[in-house]
Amino acid sequence: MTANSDTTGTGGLRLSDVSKTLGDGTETVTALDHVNLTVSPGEFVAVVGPSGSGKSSLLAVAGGLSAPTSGTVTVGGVDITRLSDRRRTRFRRESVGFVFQSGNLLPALTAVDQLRLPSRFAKRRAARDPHELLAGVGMSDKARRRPHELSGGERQRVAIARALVLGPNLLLVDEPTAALDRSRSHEVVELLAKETREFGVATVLVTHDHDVLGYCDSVYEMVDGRLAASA
Ligand SMILES: Nc1ncnc2c1ncn2[C@@H]1O[C@H](COP(=O)(O)OP(=O)(O)OP(=O)(O)O)[C@@H](O)[C@H]1O
Repeated sequence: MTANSDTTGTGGLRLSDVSKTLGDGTETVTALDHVNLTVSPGEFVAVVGPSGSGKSSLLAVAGGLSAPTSGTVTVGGVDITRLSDRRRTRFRRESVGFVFQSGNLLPALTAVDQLRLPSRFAKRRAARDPHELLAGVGMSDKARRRPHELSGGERQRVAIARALVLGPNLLLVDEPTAALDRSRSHEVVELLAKETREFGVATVLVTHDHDVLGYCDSVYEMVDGRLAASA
């Protein structure tokens, strides 16, 4: 099914008839089963579903971390399934931001230095000023702190800012509130919604936390590798 109407033209994310089979040939699992999904720039989409239903596989394929077995994935108008591995890696670094459960910050770096890292890796100037971004996520007074000097919610704020520093088309977020209490969870997802709209990024949030779905424009459910609009 087509998950929602496409108003993107060239921007955002589009998965067309995407399937992904995992395994070694003798025992295979269909992690994604003919998935269609369009997320427009500035749209905030949530994906829920039971453990093992294919949510992480969806993020991996959408972000070019793994190739689909069939179907196409378009990010910002570029069909990433047609790129060579090298070009896809480069494209991913520049156009896709990832935020994971634990934030994945480097222990030795201050908050502001975490935000300087992506442009060093991509050998490109940051699209957005690290200090301004930190201010936008409410962290300007803690820019010189290292991860162990920050709370879980603050670490996630830094991780979100880092994912946005190169000005990505697509933001992929995997269980960002798993380690947070209820009020911190709300703050982090509200922040994701704000950044998504303000900077016109297409955002996909995978979550088990039904409490925060009200911040999202639409909610989809994954069951056995199939994606459907949630009732
Ligand atoms: N490398 C792999 N080889 C074989 N099967 C795999 C591999 N990785 C994942 N799977 C299987 O693919 C299916 C989808 O897994 P996936 O991690 O995408 O689910 P998920 O919805 O993200 O689960 P969770 O909520 O527990 O993180 C599961 O049946 C899983 O066991």
